[in-house]
Amino acid sequence: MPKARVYELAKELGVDSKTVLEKLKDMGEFVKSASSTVEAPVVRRLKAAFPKQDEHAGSTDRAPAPKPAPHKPAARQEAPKPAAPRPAAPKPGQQHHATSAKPGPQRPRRANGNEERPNRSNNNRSNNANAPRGNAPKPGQHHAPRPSAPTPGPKGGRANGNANASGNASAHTPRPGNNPFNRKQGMHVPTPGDIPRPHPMARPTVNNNERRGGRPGQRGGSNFRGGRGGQGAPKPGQWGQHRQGAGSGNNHSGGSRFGGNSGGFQHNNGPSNGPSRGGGRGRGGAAGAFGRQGGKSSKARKNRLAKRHEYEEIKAPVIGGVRIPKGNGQTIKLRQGASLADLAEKINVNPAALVTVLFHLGEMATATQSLDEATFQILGDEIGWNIKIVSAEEEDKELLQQFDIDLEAEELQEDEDLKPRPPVVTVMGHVDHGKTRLLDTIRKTNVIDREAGGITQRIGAYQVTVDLDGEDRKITFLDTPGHEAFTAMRARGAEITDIAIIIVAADDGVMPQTVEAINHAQSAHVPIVVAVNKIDVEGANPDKVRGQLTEFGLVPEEYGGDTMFVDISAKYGTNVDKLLEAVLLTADAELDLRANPDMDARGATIEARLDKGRGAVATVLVQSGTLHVGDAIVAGTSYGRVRAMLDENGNNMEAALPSTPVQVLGLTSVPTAGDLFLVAPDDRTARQIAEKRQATERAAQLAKRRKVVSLESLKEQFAKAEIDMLNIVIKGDSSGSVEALEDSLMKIEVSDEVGIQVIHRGVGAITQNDVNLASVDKAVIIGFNVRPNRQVADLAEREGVEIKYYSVIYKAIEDIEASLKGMLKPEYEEVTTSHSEIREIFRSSKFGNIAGVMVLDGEVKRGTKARILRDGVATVNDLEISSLRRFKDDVKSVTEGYEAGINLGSFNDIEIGDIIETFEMREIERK
Ligand SMILES: Nc1nc2c(ncn2[C@@H]2O[C@H](COP(=O)(O)OP(=O)(O)OP(=O)(O)O)[C@@H](O)[C@H]2O)c(=O)[nH]1
Repeated sequence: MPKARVYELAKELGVDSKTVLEKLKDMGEFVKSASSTVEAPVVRRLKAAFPKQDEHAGSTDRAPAPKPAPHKPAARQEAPKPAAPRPAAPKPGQQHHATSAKPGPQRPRRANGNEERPNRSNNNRSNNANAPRGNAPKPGQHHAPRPSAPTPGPKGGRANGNANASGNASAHTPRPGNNPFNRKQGMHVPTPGDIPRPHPMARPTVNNNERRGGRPGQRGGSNFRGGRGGQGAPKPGQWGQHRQGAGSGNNHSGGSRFGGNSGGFQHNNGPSNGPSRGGGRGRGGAAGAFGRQGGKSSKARKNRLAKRHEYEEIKAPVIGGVRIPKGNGQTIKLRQGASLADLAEKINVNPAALVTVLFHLGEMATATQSLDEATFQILGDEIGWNIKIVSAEEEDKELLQQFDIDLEAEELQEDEDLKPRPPVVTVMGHVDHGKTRLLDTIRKTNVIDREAGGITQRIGAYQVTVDLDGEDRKITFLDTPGHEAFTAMRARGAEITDIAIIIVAADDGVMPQTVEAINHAQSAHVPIVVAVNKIDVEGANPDKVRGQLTEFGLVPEEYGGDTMFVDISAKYGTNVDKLLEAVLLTADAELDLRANPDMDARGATIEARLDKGRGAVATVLVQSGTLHVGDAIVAGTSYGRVRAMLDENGNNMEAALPSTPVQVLGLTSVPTAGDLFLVAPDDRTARQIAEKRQATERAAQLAKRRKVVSLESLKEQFAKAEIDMLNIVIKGDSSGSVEALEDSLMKIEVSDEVGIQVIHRGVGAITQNDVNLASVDKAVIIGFNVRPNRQVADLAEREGVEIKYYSVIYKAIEDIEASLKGMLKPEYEEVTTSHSEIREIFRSSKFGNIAGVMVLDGEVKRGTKARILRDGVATVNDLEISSLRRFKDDVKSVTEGYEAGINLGSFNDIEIGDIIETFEMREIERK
């Protein structure tokens, strides 16, 4: 099958290549240019993402097949097998095949072109995990022959690709006509077998099917399919018959055939397999697909299929007016930001049906809207699936596994590879108890001792050397004191602190933040050393501190506990050396601080900022392995190559061992503090990991932004729509300033009617993306010590996006607060402008009643609002002075003391003695 090229697809979809490339990027696919080729499964997903064209696409898409029109028949034809009563049978077989192919030792991934990467990765995965694949057989299925999946030869698999169609799968011969990826066409037809079909691309499927992958080299699609087919087989409720057929066909072909010939064969004829059955049949079927001579008359088969389909439809429960095949409680994993369309694809139902069901459950969402886990769970309960949203960490682990990086496996290092590493220490404690002073003292002492004359710079962490029993030992200090930083790091998954120094001022004792700090350290299971500070101050009472801390489980050694307390004066450096010793002793006693320095470095980002001259500068802490200049690294969504490394004294380093903090130059963007970093095998892998993460992050952000509106809360939501939101994009020169600014902005409270929403924040110059985002979401961009370049500034002007620049946080806050006030809807108050007494009533056939009045006070103006007061009671309120006359002349206004003729439009119910009160609504200034 020729692979489609991006520009061809674009043409087909009626959009330009750029749009397609962007879409592909969003889908996590790496496609270089418009002339790059795209794998079939990706094509399918892409088309799904451009709904309109779908139909056509389907047909054009190498589908000589029967076209959409007669869906069902088409489907049937393609997938004759399924017809077989035992749908289960065939599938499994196929799956195996697929499997078999996979096991292949080779790293398919490498072999393939880029575009295929995703598939590949999956495949890979699958490779690694043949076994798992076995699991694949989801719920309903019978996977029979699993084991048989003989074909080992990966190559074979790959080689065959489609060619081999013949395999057992023959039935589903992968010929283009039967293209399984065309599922659009036959989609409506329910098929028993394939419920949990894995996403054609790499996506993981139900129950860890992730493993299932296709093989890299080969048509990813087919492979999958196969897998899928296998799985879902037996499920009755299922829709989409073709699926089955198709998938299997392909699969096999690729997988089994060559690779393990014997195996492959076996399959085919082989008794063992379901496939076998499928095989025989299948063959016929395949043939049928080409010519029509299959086994039984295709008419009969069609009939059966149609009946079965009908039966399944009838059997499927009706929810909210649509029939949805029920799951059996199987688990489906969706990634964060997934939509109903993603779920629909996995369980093989029409997304529109899911929209209806959800609506029936009281939630409104479009098919492509990202939903949160709770919504999916409610929906899953209703339709019989256990839907799990994969956490960001899990997802990231899976992502890394696609690139052959298994962090969990790395943790299980051989004992002999592990070498001691210095402890990493964080200083925490109450405000003003001396955290900063202590860190400064320790650093200075060390600099004076070891690097006389050296200029230290704050890079977020530093190392000191301590002489313990004649041995030089190092300690790494994180230079951002306070438990906020500690927790922020932990929140991002960076558990980097080995020991916490809790500092308590002896003249102040235990304070609220001391307790918080202790709690944080204890909940992270980090051993504590207590520094009782300011012992030089008069009134200092270190014993009191000891007593207080016993309440928190920190019992001093001298009282028989196991916590080391050291009385210090950070100001004068008293006993600071003892404190350092205590840290080392505690580490030795309680921790096994060892790491393997002979591997690719892994660690966490401690601080990062944009430097005008040097670009992104990140301080990272190596936790295991050794970081070298020239390494390709990824930190969160940033990647690059280590161009240079500097220590806290500005010295160049070539290599950084475990527990060493080091400033890294060479990242292409600024990571966020707490982002884990790792060394990738090569630049390309680093970039791809980062790009995949970016795509995931975008999806997650979108998910957050688009909240589902539930029917119950609809009214509330509408009401809320009256709340004006000031959308803000914050860009700053360091992650610290961006966070600080965001925090401060979020604290601004002007009124219940207006609010602030930070829709994007980041470190670095203001980019085109920022402007685009701001333009779509009508946001204001705040540049904190950063500016856009000319083009971006021009774009902002063209798009009418306001960019405000600040270098002082409070200025930004003042301005935003003022803008918020400006956003408040104007408040009005009623101001009475005049009273006129009706003294006479003139009746005019043309104008109705005209009141002859005397203006008692104020000024009557034409066009103003009026009401009638009768005996002091307002009878009618919403009148208007429609005409005003002085004698015969129309006038604009008449003032107090004059007579006038007033006509109140169609209102004629006036009496002599009534008072006409006029009033205006005036805007009140907000304070
Ligand atoms: N006399 C005396 N003063 C100290 C000592 N340690 C710190 N100080 C003083 O206490 C004040 C607060 O110290 P910092 O180091 O800023 O305290 P901190 O805990 O970092 O405070 P925050 O950063 O606000 O949380 C400063 O004026 C220090 O000079 C000490 O051992 N003795």
